[in-house]
Amino acid sequence: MFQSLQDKLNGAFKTLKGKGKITDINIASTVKEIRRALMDADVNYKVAKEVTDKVKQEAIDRKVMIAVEPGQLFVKIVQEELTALMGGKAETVNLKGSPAVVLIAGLQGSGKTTFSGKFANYLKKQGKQVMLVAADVYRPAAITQLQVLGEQIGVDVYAEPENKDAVNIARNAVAEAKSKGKSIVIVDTAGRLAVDEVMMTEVENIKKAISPSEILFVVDSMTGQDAVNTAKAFNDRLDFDGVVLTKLDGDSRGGAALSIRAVVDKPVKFMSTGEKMEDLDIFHPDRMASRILGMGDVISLVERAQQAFDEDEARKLNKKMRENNFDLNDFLGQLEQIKKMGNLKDVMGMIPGMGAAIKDVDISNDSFKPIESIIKSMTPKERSQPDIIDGSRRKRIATGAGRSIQEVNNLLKQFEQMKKMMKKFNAMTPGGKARMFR
Ligand SMILES: Nc1nc2c(ncn2[C@@H]2O[C@H](COP(=O)(O)OP(=O)(O)OP(=O)(O)O)[C@@H](O)[C@H]2O)c(=O)[nH]1
Repeated sequence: MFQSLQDKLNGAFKTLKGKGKITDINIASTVKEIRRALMDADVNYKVAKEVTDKVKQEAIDRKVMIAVEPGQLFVKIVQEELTALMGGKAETVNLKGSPAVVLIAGLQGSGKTTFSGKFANYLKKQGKQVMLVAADVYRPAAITQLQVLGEQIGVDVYAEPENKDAVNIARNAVAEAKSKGKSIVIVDTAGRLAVDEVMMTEVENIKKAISPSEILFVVDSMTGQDAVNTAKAFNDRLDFDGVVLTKLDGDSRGGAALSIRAVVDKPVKFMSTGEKMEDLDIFHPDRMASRILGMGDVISLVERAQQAFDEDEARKLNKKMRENNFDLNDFLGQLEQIKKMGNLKDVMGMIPGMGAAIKDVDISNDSFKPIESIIKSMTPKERSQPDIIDGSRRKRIATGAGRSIQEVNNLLKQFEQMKKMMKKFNAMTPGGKARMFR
């Protein structure tokens, strides 16, 4: 996620890292490089200038120039400012009301229907009685799409395919939900290619008719500044409560995630990183800042693990990662589980340092096959102590797996890099487990 921004920021930090003494010239040139990296990531110029001015001032106030570890302190300041820029903390949705009504709006193709299904699935898993409402009266396929999703996750879908009055459908749906004792109603509305009067008026009228407790605006993060401008236009009319950023698994440059809060002054509440129902996360500004700075996001990784497999397995994973005992046996055992955790590249990107390692690798759930065959071709001892794998063992492993020795070397190198980053991350977080695995 945001690999090019990550690379440019790391490049900017290089001038400070490893230097015993730095000058205000070094700081100024690093801040300039960071501003350029943010603008290349399609961050709004004003926002990029504001955040880098704050970083510069903080660096002076906190005397980075005479710090023992100026590079680390500077990166910490950047992480804090990026976290603040994105809202500081995760924000919940307001689900008051019986039923609570959540209105989903956004442009065509932004991912509204998919998000509506994911959100319903997320709430159902919390034991809530959910109803989905197909209020897109222009695209019959949208009604069918929502019905298919409802079927897939076991959630009722309210639709009136013959009715062309979206406001009337929404009103009837809420009445139906009340009579069925549903606790939450999610209304999926029609999208348009661009902000247009008809769509805005329709969504405004639906809002007036059903008084939603939460209005979420869904925006495709890959559209960068356009996403920000569209969000602003919608917010001026709808005064929505939060933003859902979709398609973060694509090659989004990160501009929308970083700018939208500052420009629209509404929180990003969810982020979507794939097409599958489990590819949905609550948006945590601090974790997103860590991801952007290449530190991974182990907390979300463990939360995904806890969703994908049972508590006991997740506890074992926690312990092994915290005590740096995570070996290739564990890795092989987790590969299947990791696939269940959602979009693979996104999950791997949560592992500290792995983002850089896999940036040019085309990762899909099938990419595990070579890795699995190589690890399966090792002996249990080799998996638990990869250091014993010398040249002849590598040759045997490669032959047994039908892969090249280079692939065996790459896997061992990446696994070592991952363990180093885990160790560094453990050491960096005060209190270790408390910070990493809350
Ligand atoms: N890669 C990826 N694809 C996504 C994500 N969210 C949605 N999609 C895909 O984007 C396309 C559009 O998603 P929809 O949910 O139909 O979008 P919509 O806003 O409801 O579109 P309309 O109903 O036409 O207004 C579909 O192919 C989805 O599978 C995501 O986070 N990542």
